[in-house]
Amino acid sequence: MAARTARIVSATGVRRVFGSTAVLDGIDLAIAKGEVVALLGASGSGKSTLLRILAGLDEEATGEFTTRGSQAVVFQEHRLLPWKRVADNVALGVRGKDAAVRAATALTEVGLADRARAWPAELSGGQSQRVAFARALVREPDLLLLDEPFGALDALTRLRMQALFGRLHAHHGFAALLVTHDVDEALLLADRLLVLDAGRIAEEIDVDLPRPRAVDAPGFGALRRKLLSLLHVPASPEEDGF
Ligand SMILES: Nc1ncnc2c1ncn2[C@@H]1O[C@H](COP(=O)(O)OP(=O)(O)OP(=O)(O)O)[C@@H](O)[C@H]1O
Repeated sequence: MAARTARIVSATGVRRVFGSTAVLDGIDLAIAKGEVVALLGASGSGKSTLLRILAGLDEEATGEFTTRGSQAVVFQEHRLLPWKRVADNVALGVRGKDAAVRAATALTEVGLADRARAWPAELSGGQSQRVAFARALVREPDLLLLDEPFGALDALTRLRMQALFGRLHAHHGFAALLVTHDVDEALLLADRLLVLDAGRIAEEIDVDLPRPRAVDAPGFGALRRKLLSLLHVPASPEEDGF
């Protein structure tokens, strides 16, 4: 029998209630080692709530969920400490004599070796988010939890960051849960897509497109249309009566 791929995330029957509303109501989820899973759904469908539960940031959730190995979280906002230089932000909380060397390596990987001595306030939004990725990478995570990590960036910077993410994943092989509103981003980066609706995982789609992916590659458009329709979004402005 073939060996089963190791699971980094296992969740069964996860439920989270706010007041009298069950925002998550019976979530079953497994993420394999090295797998990139994108989590989509309408605003308020509970994407961030699920990510926070897996990150161990929500003690009120019920159900069974375990994550294996080390993990790191990247949020939409960089969350760097303004009174620490870039390299010190990356090395923060990293133990051992080689913390500074590891931080320098991570900064090189995200293309910011020359900004190690800068203060966060001196960086652009895209650079700050690169530092946030370096700070995550330096922990050598088995699991990256990403809550709209490119959501606040301009379109061109977002494309560059998506490419960077692809390179980092190819090099490090972490598993990732990527919360995103961007259908193209999900299709470019993920192995599998989950659509949250009414407290449950309503749809699951395997993305069997070869890598490296491109929005104009064969098969991309069909998957894009399918996903937009699952999200109840018109594929073109004409369909919405514009
Ligand atoms: N701490 C909280 N207290 C009360 N309600 C909350 C809390 N956190 C989230 N909620 C509610 O839970 C629902 C899901 O929120 P969540 O942030 O997980 O959605 P989301 O899918 O990530 O949304 P978005 O795409 O807009 O970021 C929302 O209705 C929100 O108002």
